Amino acid sequence: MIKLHPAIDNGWQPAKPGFTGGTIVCHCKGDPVVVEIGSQTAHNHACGCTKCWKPEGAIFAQIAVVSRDKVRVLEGENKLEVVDPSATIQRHACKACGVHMYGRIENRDHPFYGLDFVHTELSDEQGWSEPEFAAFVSSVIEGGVSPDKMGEIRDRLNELGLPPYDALSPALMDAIATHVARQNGKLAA
Ligand SMILES: N[C@@H](CCC(=O)N[C@@H](CSCO)C(=O)NCC(=O)O)C(=O)O
Ligand SMILES: [Zn+2]
Ligand SMILES: [Zn+2]
Repeated sequence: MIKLHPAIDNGWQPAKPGFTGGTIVCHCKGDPVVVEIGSQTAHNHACGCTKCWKPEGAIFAQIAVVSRDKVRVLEGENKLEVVDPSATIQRHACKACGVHMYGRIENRDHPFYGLDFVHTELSDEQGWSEPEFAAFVSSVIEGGVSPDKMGEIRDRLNELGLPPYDALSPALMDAIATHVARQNGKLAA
């Protein structure tokens, strides 16, 4: 069976009703970066893009969003740096271990402004929102996966209940397009 991501391959814990968040910790053995996520996350998904952080050997990342005002660095802020300042999502990574702790959108006009991207697999708490779909699936090829594996990958994602899309899910793509249409006057604001 093809392995996609360690927190996905063997199924996952259910989201807990009333879950209020927890902390995520980077991979450093000493003085790790610790970030508080002060609420439940949303839109958790597997992401095949080349920019999202993946654990060693994984083909996909697992990533969710949370309101940026719920994200607070508790320890190790001095170890964080932005991986690619030109990217839409500013991924704040630990300089020592390379783990991305949160991805922030600073462009106020962006449809997802106000949301941070986080990897809840970095938390010991159980009850985070469950993965719902797989995004940017074709992009795994850009990351080095052979194109002839794509059938097997999409079949496995479907089997796991994560519909594969080559961009974001239709609901999120519609939300982005609605935002753009309001900005360009095609839809009433
Ligand atoms: N083929 C490219 C796609 C990269 C991409 O557009 N990634 C998305 C999803 S990241 C989380 O879902 C995105 O919104 N990127 C914005 C950014 O990364 O700043 C590739 O694989 O590199
Ligand atoms: Zn680290
Ligand atoms: Zn991604």
